[in-house]
Amino acid sequence: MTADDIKTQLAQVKYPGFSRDIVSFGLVRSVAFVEESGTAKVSLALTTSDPQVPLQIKTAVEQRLRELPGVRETIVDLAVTSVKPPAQAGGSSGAAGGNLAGGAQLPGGMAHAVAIASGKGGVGKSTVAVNLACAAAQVLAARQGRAWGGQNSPRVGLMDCDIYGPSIPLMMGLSGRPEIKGEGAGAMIIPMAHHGVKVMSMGFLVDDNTPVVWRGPMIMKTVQQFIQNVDWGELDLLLIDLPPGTGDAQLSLVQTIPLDGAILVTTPQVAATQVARKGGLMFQKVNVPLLGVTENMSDFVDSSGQHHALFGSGGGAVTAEQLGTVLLGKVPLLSAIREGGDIGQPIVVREPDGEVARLFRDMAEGLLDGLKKPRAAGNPA
Ligand SMILES: Nc1ncnc2c1ncn2[C@@H]1O[C@H](COP(=O)(O)OP(=O)(O)OP(=O)(O)O)[C@@H](O)[C@H]1O
Repeated sequence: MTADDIKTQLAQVKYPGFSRDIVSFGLVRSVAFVEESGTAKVSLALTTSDPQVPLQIKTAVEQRLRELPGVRETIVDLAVTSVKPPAQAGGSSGAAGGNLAGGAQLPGGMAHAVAIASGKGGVGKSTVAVNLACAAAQVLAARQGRAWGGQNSPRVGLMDCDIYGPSIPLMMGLSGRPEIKGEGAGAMIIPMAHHGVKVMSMGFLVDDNTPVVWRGPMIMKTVQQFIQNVDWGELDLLLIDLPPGTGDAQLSLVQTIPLDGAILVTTPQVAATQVARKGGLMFQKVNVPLLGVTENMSDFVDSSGQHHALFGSGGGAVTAEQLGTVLLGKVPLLSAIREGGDIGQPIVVREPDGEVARLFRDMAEGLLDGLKKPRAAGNPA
């Protein structure tokens, strides 16, 4: 019996309500086997708002360990950080550094953290994230009487957690590797900055040849490190671009950072809205409020001014209604939006006086104003 045998057995234990196991979620801190006494020792750490979850995990772990030949005794040490559900915590985190979640903390100086998610891949989540980040930077600069962009220290951050296909660096016109400050355990990564936004992405750290299988189990650690080991400085807002999907990454994130909420991106067609709803329900399950839905690729306007609903219509509004949240905005399908992403000049930056830039600034204003208000009673989350 080796520690690896025990780990393999622990990989059979699923996190309650998820298809992912506790090992790949990064909950296992240490394992050991004492041969003389047949004792399997396991130490786990997790953050949750649900008191049932640690009990369920402990019972499942003990059961699995007892199945191993040679195990006569089990010692399961569980370190639990208890997080209050946001609805009970009352209100937004506020710029003073207070937090929604009692256990997990935003780094000092970071006021709000909001995830951008989608159920389905390719719906334009990253495109919405970069444009919303740039728009929020413009709005905040105007409100605070600062010049936008340039070398002013940005007050908006964008964290790319799409470890499978990080596209944010390209879309933000950034390349190369970020600088590291300090040494050893205290070393901090300095986020790169462009268009008035600080950016951190797995794309800065791995190259295209890094196998995806290696990246999978990294999500939890990546998210933790992107929060703890990146020198974000003073931020009014951190936007977090999640990988597409409806479960594991979101849970990892919630384990690590007290989100103020999540924005769901969907296209108008039924296939995308169904999956977006699943994503929405996922956040509700882990007590992360849904701040709204953004419908992307809503309408294609041709050169004669005619509107074409290429991907159907109304899906964003339906998704928002079914999840008890609001439709934040509808972004048209425009080649200028794709081009802006491809050349690292988001349309909000490239055409700041255009209609799309105004739309994103409206969304950013709504988001920033919403984050100031105490959370509404009866929020579905
Ligand atoms: N409104 C739009 N108009 C035109 N092109 C768009 C629009 N939104 C996104 N795109 C293009 O669609 C493609 C996919 O967009 P994006 O990478 O943002 O999607 P995603 O949901 O983040 O994808 P993934 O799930 O792979 O992370 C990109 O080429 C992007 O430029």
